[in-house]
Amino acid sequence: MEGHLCANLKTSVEKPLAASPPSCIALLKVYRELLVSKIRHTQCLIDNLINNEYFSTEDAEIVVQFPTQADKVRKILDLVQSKGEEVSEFFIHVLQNVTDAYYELQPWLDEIGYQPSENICSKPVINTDPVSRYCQKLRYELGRDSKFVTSYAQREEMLLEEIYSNSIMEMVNFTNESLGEVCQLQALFDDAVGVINEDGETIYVFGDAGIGKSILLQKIQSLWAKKQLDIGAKFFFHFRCRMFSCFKEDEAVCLKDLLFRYNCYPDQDPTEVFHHILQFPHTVLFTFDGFDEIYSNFDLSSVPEMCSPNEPIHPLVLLVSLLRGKLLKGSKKILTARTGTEIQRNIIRKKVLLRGFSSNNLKEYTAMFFKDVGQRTLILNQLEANPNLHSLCSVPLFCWIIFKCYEHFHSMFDSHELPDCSVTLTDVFLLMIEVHLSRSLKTSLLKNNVRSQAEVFKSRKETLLALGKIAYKGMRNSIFIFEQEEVSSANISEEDLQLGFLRTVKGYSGCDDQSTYEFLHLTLQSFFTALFLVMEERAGNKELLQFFNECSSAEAAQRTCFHVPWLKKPLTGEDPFRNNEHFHFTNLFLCGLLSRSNEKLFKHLVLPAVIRKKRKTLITYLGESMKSHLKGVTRSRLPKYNQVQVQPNFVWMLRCIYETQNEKVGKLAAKRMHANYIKLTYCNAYSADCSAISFVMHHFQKRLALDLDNNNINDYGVKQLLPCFSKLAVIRLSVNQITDHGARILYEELSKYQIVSYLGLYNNQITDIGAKYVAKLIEECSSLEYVKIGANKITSEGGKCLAQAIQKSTTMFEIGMWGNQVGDEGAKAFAEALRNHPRLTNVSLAFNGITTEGGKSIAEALQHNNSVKIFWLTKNELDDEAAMSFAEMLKINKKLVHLWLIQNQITAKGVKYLSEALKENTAIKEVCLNGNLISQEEAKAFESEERIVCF
Ligand SMILES: Nc1ncnc2c1ncn2[C@@H]1O[C@H](COP(=O)(O)OP(=O)(O)OP(=O)(O)O)[C@@H](O)[C@H]1O
Repeated sequence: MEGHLCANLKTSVEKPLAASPPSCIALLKVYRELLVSKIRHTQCLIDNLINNEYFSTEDAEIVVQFPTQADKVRKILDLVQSKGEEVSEFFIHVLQNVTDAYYELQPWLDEIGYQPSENICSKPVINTDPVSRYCQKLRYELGRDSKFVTSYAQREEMLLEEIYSNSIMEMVNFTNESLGEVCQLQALFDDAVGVINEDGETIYVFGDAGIGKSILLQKIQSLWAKKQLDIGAKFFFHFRCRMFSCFKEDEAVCLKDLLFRYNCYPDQDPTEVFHHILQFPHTVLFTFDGFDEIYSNFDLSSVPEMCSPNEPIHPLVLLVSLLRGKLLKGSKKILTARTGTEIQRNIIRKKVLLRGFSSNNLKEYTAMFFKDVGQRTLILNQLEANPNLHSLCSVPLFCWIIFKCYEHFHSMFDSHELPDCSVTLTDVFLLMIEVHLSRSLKTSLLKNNVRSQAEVFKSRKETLLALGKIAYKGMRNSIFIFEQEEVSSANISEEDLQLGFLRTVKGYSGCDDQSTYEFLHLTLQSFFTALFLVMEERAGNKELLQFFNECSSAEAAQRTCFHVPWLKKPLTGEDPFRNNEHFHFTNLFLCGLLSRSNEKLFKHLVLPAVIRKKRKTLITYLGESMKSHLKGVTRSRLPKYNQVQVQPNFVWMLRCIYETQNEKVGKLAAKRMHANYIKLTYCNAYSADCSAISFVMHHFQKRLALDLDNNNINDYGVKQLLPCFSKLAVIRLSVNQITDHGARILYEELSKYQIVSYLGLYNNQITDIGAKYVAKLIEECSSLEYVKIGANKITSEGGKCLAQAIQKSTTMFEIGMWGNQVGDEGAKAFAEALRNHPRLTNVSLAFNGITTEGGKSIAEALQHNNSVKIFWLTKNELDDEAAMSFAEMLKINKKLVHLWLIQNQITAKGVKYLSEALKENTAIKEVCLNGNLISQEEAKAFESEERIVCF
């Protein structure tokens, strides 16, 4: 049509006006039908024409009398043309400037090459288009909604801007291997990094409870609202996934209503706004928070995969269709869920893992939280002295609770310390409850500033029971949102609500006049559930253990059936969205509340005999379940070790054991392992879990190997391992978050006991400072044989220290340095260490920025070495000259078995030296040269020498 009309223009208008551009009146005439069909909005045009006094109010009234949009446009065109060239020009100028409304005409405007005159440019154009207005409203409302951190209860809202701190955020691949840290939120949307599936559209952010997934979305929302997120998103729709559980099975909603009713409603012309969204899906950003919180019996397999944007259907189908890109294809989507939630791979574009606060993040957060420098120093000192608390602080939610408690005790009792009994997560939650309760108490009850937790709890026993009851009922039925009626019928009064454990949420059920509530955080609902099970005397064994059973049955179900909850058909009656972390938390708190150390607290709340009985039941159950869990684990026999590889769920078992603080249970667990090599790799263990690990491991009598590779452990975690260092012969902490401070702790502890033979620190955050501690350990610890410290941040300085230490060591067998930056200086120091070394057998200096200069030193030193058998120099910058030195060395050295020179800059000339040298060396089995500057053709010359591997 446009092309056709353009052709018309060329024949009818262009010729006579070849020297000057066509008149605007002429353009409006020629393109009349195009304009009539593409202009959907007349109001904005009228507003602008009136505003510039081109139209009178009568003109406007005439236009609005016409019933159809097309007729309105025709009338405007008639009027505009009749008013002359200037008005016609201004009319086109408005079309060009209000792009949101007249986007369909933009190609036409480009085609006619419309350039407004200076006079017209000076005329103001206002945008009264419904789409633009809606965008403004969205920005305003989303900005307002994201301003405060909502979990700070009703009374104590804090500005997001004043409390949000960066945390560790990593792009990972499908197997959760790191693809690098995300330093700026904008990078989440940048296709240059981290895309693991081109066809997927969803950025999947995952992490543990309280790690900051929701607040991250809030931050993104806030940046978008302030126009500080430049990703081309005009629309932003935020959904909390738990709302999808609120819809009945037979409920149906169309996409338009889902977007507008549950976010922000357009004041004008919703149909047009929706039409725009459908036309430009790539301008829409969705955030879906907490996929793990959907609980529904809705059978997704009963609906077709395709669904129309206009057809009413169950909201869950809309959600899934959006995520799959079946609806609004091309829109940007961020989905969050807790670690372990199964998400169908093909919807995922990027995977982002939240790991909580690093030590520096924690410092930043502390500075934001405690504006007073003195108070800040006090809390940091206290955390330093209490590693249990410190390691809990790597989870932002727990950190916030701890800080809030500290703040309270500081203000109430002028105490500079948290009560020293705070060791476990249960203790921390108990403190939080105490803080909330005591805020509402008359000061007389606080007995002249003498703190009594028991008394505070006693005074609000009924409130605690009522909250516990509603939490428990919800937990049993997977309900996290409570209607006003349920709250009232549980005898929760207005005063109880003021305590801040429950907060109001926007009504999801459509009846906005009624308040709906949820617990401040899901973990708090878990806590109250456990508290109820302890306080309710009628709760028998079955009730007490029901959530343990839920966890074990879900585990069994997961193994056998649905790994992809919303694609594979679940077992009849199974909830396809099931996630059981909140049950795990309930069990953990149950163990903590029933621990002996809390006996005093509960003395006034429950009959002591009842508590004792419950404790006995729980401990017996833990013992039994440990036995059955350990039956199913993978065991292997290694030289000197019996290895057991536990499942990630075993970490929950350890956490529960720790929470009991019962040494007998810890000892029993150690005994039941029947192993001395404990492999806890890929278990998603975080620093605070090291307390639990130590709690069990310190019961081992003899030397122990502990493999904690690929977890989320930082320096505080290392500190938590203090009780077991005296037993550790093997300690593997590769692919974690350890920095120089952690390296220092390892040096101080391991050098005390002199039994460690293997230290694994590959892929951490260690710099030259930490390398010096590791070097000291190598030097001072005569048992040490293996050190893996590759993929850290070690340069020549650290490299030299390590090399010098190795030179002095007579026990070191292997040093792994892959992926540091020791360069030639470091290489030379290693060369010195190798000269006449009595024992060092495996050496990797791969990917260390070593050039020929460093390579030559190594080759020369190896002429005087009788111990090294395998040497990796892969991915460096060695050329033919270096190859020549290695060739010379191979004529003399008769011990080296494998030489890896993969991915260097050696040409056929260098290979020739090496192959010649091999004629005089029968010891070497392989010189690997793949990825050097050798062609297939050239490689043929060395075919007869099988030990030279070029491809
Ligand atoms: N980056 C951060 N900066 C400051 N505070 C944070 C940060 N991350 C989390 N918090 C604190 O922790 C609380 C819990 O965080 P959030 O609700 O985002 O966790 P979550 O990962 O969504 O948890 P869940 O999976 O249990 O819903 C927040 O309300 C806030 O107080």
